[in-house]
Amino acid sequence: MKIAMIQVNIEFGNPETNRKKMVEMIEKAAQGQPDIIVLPEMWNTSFSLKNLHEIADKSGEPTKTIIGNLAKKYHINIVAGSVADVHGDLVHNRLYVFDRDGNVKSHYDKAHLIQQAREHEFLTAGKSTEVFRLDEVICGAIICYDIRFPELARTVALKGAKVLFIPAQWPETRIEHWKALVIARAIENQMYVVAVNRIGSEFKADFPGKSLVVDPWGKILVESDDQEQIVHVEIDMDLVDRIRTKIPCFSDRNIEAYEL
Ligand SMILES: NC(=O)CCC(=O)C(=O)O
Repeated sequence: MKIAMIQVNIEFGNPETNRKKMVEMIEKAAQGQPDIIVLPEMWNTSFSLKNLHEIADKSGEPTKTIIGNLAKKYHINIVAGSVADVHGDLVHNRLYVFDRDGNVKSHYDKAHLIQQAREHEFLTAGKSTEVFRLDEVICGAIICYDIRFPELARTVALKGAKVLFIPAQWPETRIEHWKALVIARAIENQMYVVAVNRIGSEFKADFPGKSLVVDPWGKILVESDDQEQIVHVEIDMDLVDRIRTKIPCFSDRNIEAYEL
């Protein structure tokens, strides 16, 4: 399975510019003929929270049309990172997944909002996870801060996922956590983790990229630097079953011991 991660800067509160850029990057990534293209978190508006309701997508548009058409045109699955997306009165940090025919295969709303950054005042948290099949491989997705809550990735793994996608906007100041958490989620769930960060700066935060893919043994297969780029990597899906057989963590779980 060939994966292409799109690591870009995101312009604060400027969805038009961000969409143009993302279309260009997806067209470029498609030239490498990946099976799946993955985008970062909140790539349409970034965290322009105060006017999010006005500038966000409306019920998934225009993301559904623009990204769906690209998925269909290039016949590539796209895990479309996440976008600010209004549904009625509520704004979600929502991830859409498109299949090779351009259909929305799944969506996921970020479940953990950073209260310290007042995300919960402007966004509504999701309440569930979904797994989805891309070319017959069961996959799941969580978003950025969600990675700090191991229960969520474990839930996705218990639903059968072998690949976990994590679009993010993770700052330089905590980049050690990013790398350690991505590796930890991969090892403990014996799954591939595909983690896509942004670059650039916003207010006082710098975003260093460092997008990475970690295999189910915890080995880093690829790690980017802090430049705009498309990161290509190929993953061997058989490795998940080999590792789950070698160290059968899932069948050795002792659920009684986890009760509070
Ligand atoms: N956008 C995010 O969720 C950032 C998460 C983060 O910076 C952290 O958990 O630390």
